[in-house]
Amino acid sequence: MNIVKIVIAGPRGKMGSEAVKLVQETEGYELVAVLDHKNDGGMLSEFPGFSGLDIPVFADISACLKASEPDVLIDLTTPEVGMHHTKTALQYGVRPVVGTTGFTKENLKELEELCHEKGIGAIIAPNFALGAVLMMKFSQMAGKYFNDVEIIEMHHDQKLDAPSGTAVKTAEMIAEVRETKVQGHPNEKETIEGARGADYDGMHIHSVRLPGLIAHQQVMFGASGQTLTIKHDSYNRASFMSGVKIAVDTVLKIDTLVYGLENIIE
Ligand SMILES: NC(=O)C1=CN([C@@H]2O[C@H](COP(=O)(O)OP(=O)(O)OC[C@H]3O[C@@H](n4cnc5c(N)ncnc54)[C@H](OP(=O)(O)O)[C@@H]3O)[C@@H](O)[C@H]2O)C=CC1
Ligand SMILES: O=C(O)C1=N[C@H](C(=O)O)C[C@H](O)C1
Repeated sequence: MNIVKIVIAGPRGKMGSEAVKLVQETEGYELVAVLDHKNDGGMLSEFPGFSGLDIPVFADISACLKASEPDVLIDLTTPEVGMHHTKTALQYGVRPVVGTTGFTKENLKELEELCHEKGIGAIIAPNFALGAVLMMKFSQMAGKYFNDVEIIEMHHDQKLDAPSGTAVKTAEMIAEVRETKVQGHPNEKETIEGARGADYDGMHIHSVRLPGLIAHQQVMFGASGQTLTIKHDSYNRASFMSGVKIAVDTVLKIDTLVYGLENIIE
């Protein structure tokens, strides 16, 4: 069996630490290094929760990739850093699997071109939970028949980006099939700024942030005399890991940028 050598960026984070577990527990995967902006040198085992993991820690991505020569970089950090990591990985011939959200359309275009130039694949998945991917696909199906849509995404209060990557992706997928419509009353006025949420092609996106939440989204469709609500909840970060595994296995076989897990699951 060919061993897949993996580097994880953001290993102490909520998602990164779950990904460390996934890689450690998966036959055929080897965690060869981790990338941690606050620590350089030493071993992952020196941090709480990672006892026994003698995996080298690097602060600098180039030094990390040169020393560990991975096949795949899993990035679970922040948007600016994630973009830098993804570009650097591609430049070193390492295939990125990116869960970090907040990438712009321009970022995606640039990465698509870099994948083409280097002839290797990358996967950027705003949501790795298979239920969430289905929620997005079902919402796209519904968007063909209902053009009044409100997306309500709800997350823990430590989340940096709003709207969530999942909400943006959902709106993009619905927009591919939905007849454009400016929703609500043509003369509606916000008496408190932001009351109607963010506007994507006339659809509204509302971001809720509360302690106690993990990752949740409702997509509500309305038409005369009826509503349809499509809802997904992640109750822990383990819910994302089967999708991370699918992405790692798939990125080894592709030579383009894939944005969204819905493009690679059957
Ligand atoms: N695609 C998906 O299915 C999912 C995606 N996400 C996304 O993943 C990302 C991480 O989320 P989450 O784990 O909850 O966030 P956390 O804040 O828990 O983790 C982020 C980690 O990145 C580290 N980090 C920050 N800057 C750097 C850097 N320059 N170099 C290396 N590491 C860095 C942080 O370290 P420190 O705290 O020390 O600064 C922290 O350990 C977010 O963008 C989130 O939206 C989250 C869940 C699911
Ligand atoms: O930050 C999170 O937690 C999550 N981020 C992703 C997003 O922005 O959609 C995926 C999931 O919703 C959890």
